[in-house]
Amino acid sequence: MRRKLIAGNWKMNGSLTANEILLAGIKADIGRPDCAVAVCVPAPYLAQCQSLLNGSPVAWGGQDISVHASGAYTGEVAGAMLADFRSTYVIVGHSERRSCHGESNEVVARKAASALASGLTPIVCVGETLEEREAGRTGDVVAAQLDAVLDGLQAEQIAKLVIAYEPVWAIGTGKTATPQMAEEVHALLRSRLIARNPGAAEVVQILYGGSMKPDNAAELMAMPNIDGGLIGGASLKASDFLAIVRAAC
Ligand SMILES: O=C[C@H](O)COP(=O)(O)O
Repeated sequence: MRRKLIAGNWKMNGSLTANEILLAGIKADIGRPDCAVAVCVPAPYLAQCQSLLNGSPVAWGGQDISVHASGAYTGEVAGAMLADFRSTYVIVGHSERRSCHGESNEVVARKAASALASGLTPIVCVGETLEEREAGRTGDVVAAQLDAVLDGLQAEQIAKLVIAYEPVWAIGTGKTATPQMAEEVHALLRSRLIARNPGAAEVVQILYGGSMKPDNAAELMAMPNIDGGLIGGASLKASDFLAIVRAAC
């Protein structure tokens, strides 16, 4: 039985004051959850998260990572820097990075490898656009996105991944994939993992992301291959985030 993971993706939101209030609200009521919980935050707030979350059940991490280890790469954040702040996770290949920053499957694969080399757990995002879904290409698109990452790894490294299926048309739109639609893609992703390393495929958490909210989280996470959520908007409100954590545990 895989342990569920609820990871908040704050995206480019927050301030020192707002984060302090949000994290205090989460810590006050989280108790001892029977699932893993994390927040992925803008890099400038990693130190604040380390200070406020250390010793709590909530892990933290970044939203992007450089393919480079160090050097003249203005604006980039290296894996070792995320690790310096005791980050556990880093999101790679979010659709907003793919579309706004032109990240290809190859770049995403290099970022996942970079994360693993720094001792971080990459949360690898895959997902189709509405146009791709309507053209019947969902399976091909997500398989190619996942396979590019798997191609760059040793079989034993696969167990260290987290995958997030995020249909682009469901992100921030209030439109959610039905549990059946999501499960169909999660099962396909699991089958790709099984083909590479059956043992690892059993333990890799495959999260759903895309307008997951307190009122739809339980039914999504009841599906056999949905192992948690990558939560955008609802992770910015302590009560909503905690309700989703409770739905998972
Ligand atoms: O990384 C999180 C996803 O993009 C989902 O965002 P959302 O929950 O605001 O739809």
